[in-house]
Amino acid sequence: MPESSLDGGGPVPGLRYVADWLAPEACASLLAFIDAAEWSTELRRRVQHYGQRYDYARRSVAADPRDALPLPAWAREQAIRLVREGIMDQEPDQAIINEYQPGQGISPHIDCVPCFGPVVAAISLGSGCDMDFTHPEAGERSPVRLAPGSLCVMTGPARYAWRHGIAARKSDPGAAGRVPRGRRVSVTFRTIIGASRSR
Ligand SMILES: O=C(O)CCC(=O)C(=O)O
Ligand SMILES: [Fe+2]
Repeated sequence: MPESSLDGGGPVPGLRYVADWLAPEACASLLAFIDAAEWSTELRRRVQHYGQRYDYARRSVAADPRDALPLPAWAREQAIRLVREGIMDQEPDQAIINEYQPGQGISPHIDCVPCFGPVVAAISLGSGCDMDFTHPEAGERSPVRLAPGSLCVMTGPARYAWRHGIAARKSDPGAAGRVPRGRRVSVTFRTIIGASRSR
């Protein structure tokens, strides 16, 4: 597995970045599977939920298992690989796919603590973007460039103390000027915590 510059001593403890988790051909193939499925337009950005649906209004996992779509085969394959490569201890049983057109983002947040387990892993497809990590108490801010094909893993403080978000803008700062964003699709894997299952 390709190792990352952010392992260990990076600015955000518990954040692990794996460049080239997927080769460009694999990214294209996943995007084709994703686009062949139905998108939900319940939010400003389009989303797909597999495994128990996350209810954004109630900030909880939807209790009715009839709402749950099974993880598609391509996602299960990634879920199994996350365990095989030691990223997650338990096979993730929930995936949320987010689509960001240039100018779209996601507000800074911490993923629901009582709903989801200690590791959240996100694959980036299509365009890259900067994800901003902010520490609510220390006021620190650390932008992390998420390249297409990369895997971003949040554990420990990166999962529970720092917020993560994506600014709603059309370009990100780069070494040689602004880097325009294209359409980005992320696939985030989580495990549902048992207690929230039965609610
Ligand atoms: O788009 C991403 O990489 C992250 C999405 C996210 O933070 C979430 O779905 O909770
Ligand atoms: Fe998140």
